[in-house]
Amino acid sequence: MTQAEFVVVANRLPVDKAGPGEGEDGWRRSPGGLVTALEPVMKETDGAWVGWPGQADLEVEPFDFDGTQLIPVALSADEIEKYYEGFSNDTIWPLYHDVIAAPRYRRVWWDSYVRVNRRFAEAAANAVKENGTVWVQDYQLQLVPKMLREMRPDLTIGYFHHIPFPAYGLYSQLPWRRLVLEGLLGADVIGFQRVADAGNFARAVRRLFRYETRAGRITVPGEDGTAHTALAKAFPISIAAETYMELAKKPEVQARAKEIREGLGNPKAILLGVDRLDYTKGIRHRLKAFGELLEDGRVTVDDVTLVQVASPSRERVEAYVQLRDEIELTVARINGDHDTFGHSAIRYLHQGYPREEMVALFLAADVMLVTALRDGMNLVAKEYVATRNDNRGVLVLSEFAGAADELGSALKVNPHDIDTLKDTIIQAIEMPEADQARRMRSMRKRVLEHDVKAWSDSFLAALDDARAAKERATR
Ligand SMILES: O=P(O)(O)OC[C@H]1O[C@H](O[C@H]2O[C@H](CO)[C@@H](O)[C@H](O)[C@H]2O)[C@H](O)[C@@H](O)[C@@H]1O
Ligand SMILES: O=c1ccn([C@@H]2O[C@H](COP(=O)(O)OP(=O)(O)O)[C@@H](O)[C@H]2O)c(=O)[nH]1
Repeated sequence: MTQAEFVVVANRLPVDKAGPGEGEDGWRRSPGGLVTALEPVMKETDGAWVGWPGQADLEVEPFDFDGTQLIPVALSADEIEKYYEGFSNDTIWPLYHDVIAAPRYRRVWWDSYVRVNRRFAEAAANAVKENGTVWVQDYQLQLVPKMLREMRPDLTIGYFHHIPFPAYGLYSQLPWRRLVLEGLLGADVIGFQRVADAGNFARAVRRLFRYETRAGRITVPGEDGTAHTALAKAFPISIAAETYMELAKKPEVQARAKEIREGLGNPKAILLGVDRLDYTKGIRHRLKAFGELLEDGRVTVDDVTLVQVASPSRERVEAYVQLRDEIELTVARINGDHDTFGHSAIRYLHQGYPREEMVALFLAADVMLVTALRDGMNLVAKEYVATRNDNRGVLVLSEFAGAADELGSALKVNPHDIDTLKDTIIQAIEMPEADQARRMRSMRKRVLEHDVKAWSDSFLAALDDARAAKERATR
């Protein structure tokens, strides 16, 4: 294995095991946002990607995929249960999303998290050249920056946190709160989605360690008497806006959008929700508001249909199993009460779709509903905006999604306030075209100017500055 200049470490590899007869050498590129986000960077650099291949006990040798060296880290069924489903998605995920679901603190999960983080750190340390750069992604790997710094002090280390970082009053519940902060502080640059997340992180560091922090720069003392500076700052992630714009221009995608509308009986307005089936996304609140609008007679199924894509996610974690039951019961009740032979109130799809189909759905929808109770960014909001080349359509956007900081012209909502959410849905359905266009133009400007390339460029520029400062200090 040749060592690379630039290494990404993420929980998942950017590929999935392909079904029979599919994909290049049995693998196909995963559809996720991070993969698209980093694709241009990986192509430009001599890069490697360390990650889990997505199935239990899959031992695979490093291989080349589309010019990037992929370095698989195997996880056993026991590690998937304790590190991934347990500590990552039943402790950190609910705690960092403001305890919407109750986090569970289990010492055996933590032990597994430490062991697996070490395995990822070792794989990265072996993969990267002297004085190279490692960019660690997300909450599953918060201990990796410090582990890497201890193994390889020559490296420049970045970490990007894709989910919220909670206020200290919540963060302080974590029994391993000092160890997790120490893990993150091993990085030279710690990126967050929102200014508020970076602020919460800096406050937690001050409360627990009393380190000096100034304008996001934190002086972190090392065990040998030296110190390094860690920069904690917001770098809001984005999408490949141009790609979405172009896909939306394709005649076959537009024809598909028309077909979707026809399939729904050509209602006057289509409302759309697209989420992983996750309790953070506020799907229940959205269904409640829509159900009440039907109950109140403010909308009818002849005129308005809600399409809800709820793609399967973390299906063995209890909170997700319960959520699915609740949502499916609610959908069935609303449809049972309001459907006619010709029209359905809610078209519910517990499925995942490829990108082109997503774009066709975005084009078919008059109103996009993003009602997350807490969300790091929410790329779907940005994707909807990018596809609306005709400046039509309305985005209803929760103030608790990171995207709300940038998309100021969306109709902002507090999804807990059901009455206002109902009024906002009506306002969206009835919005005059000129108002739609004014809002959409301003949101499109932001998304097109601040695309995913701008995101990775700004993060990597901060890492270059950190490297230059280190070189100056050691001269
Ligand atoms: O890998 P999974 O457990 O199947 O989960 C999928 C990903 O979900 C999370 O996405 C977050 O990142 C997005 C891009 O920055 C952001 O828009 C969104 O708000 C976040 O929730 C998670 O952070 C990823 O690590 C998962 O791979
Ligand atoms: O059936 C689906 C549902 C979602 N997505 C994509 O998955 C990503 C979801 O990212 P987001 O930031 O909205 O939420 P996350 O799931 O990462 O929390 C977006 O790029 C969606 O277009 C998809 O490709 N197919």
